[in-house]
Amino acid sequence: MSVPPAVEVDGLVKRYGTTTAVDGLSVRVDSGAVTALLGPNGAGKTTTVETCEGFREPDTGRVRVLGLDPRRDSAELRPRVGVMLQEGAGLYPGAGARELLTHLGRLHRHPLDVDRLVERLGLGGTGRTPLRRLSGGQRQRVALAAALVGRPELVFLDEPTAGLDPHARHSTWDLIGELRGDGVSVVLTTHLIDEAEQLADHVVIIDHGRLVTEGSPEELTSGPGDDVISFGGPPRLDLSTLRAALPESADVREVTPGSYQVAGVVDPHLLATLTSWCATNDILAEGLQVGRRSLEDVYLELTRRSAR
Ligand SMILES: Nc1ncnc2c1ncn2[C@@H]1O[C@H](COP(=O)(O)OP(=O)(O)OP(=O)(O)O)[C@@H](O)[C@H]1O
Repeated sequence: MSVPPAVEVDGLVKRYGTTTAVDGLSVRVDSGAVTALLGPNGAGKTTTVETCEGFREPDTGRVRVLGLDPRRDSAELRPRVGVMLQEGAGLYPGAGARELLTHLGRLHRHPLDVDRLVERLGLGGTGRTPLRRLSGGQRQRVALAAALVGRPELVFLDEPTAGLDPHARHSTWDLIGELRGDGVSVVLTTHLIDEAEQLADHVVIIDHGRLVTEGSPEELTSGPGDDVISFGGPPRLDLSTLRAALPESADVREVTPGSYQVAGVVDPHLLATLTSWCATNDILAEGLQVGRRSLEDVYLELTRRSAR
């Protein structure tokens, strides 16, 4: 018997006045997997997630969470679904982390151990400090703990590592990995594409409220034309003659000053064209490497295209 999806979004449309935030989106989130929802600012991620959380009503279309209607069946879903809102929104500002988590834990039948959770998220020293006095990153961690304390079957994490320092970000990644190991379904939105590439089993890219593409990070980065040659050289090279020499399907750009990428179908001829252009222009291509494009490269290209 196939496992029912954790979340099913079917033809979702959500408008705010004249703005269509979500425009006929259909997405399926597998049970027990980490699914990352990616897209530029204003793409409709938060609106989609908030509709799944039951905070918003679809204009048209249908949303099912653990097989239930997030608004009609909210009482049944509340103990089974963890929600982390951006920047700790919705938490009581006067409570300390320990007090808040203990209170939330009591609302659930099998809560996590609050002391362990607080230590685990590096909040031990600040457990009694009112949330409004915590730093943004600390509040963010309390919000994550609040979403997890009830041992949910499904968690929605809205930009869980935004504003976190590198240590806190890594411990959050470990925690998300553990959730997946425990069979919890995770839906996360993030602007850190490498975070999605590392953590997600399934990536959904949306723009203008519509699906751009979806698949595993491997699927999204292993299509034909997903190879890349990277090399270093002097900054601000004039790439027009290289562009003219390469096949039309190849894309060449300076990613950061002095760091270049040629993307497309990389074959020995393309490599030879590049090295010959370098020789003609007296450029020593440093660290020249043929590899696969990153999810970030794919994301940038697809969302650039959808912006056009
Ligand atoms: N409450 C609201 N009232 C009016 N317009 C809204 C409201 N919430 C969102 N929007 C608009 O809907 C569109 C989608 O916004 P949404 O917050 O869902 O995008 P997002 O992908 O989560 O963006 P970000 O990455 O910046 O968080 C945007 O154009 C936004 O301005």
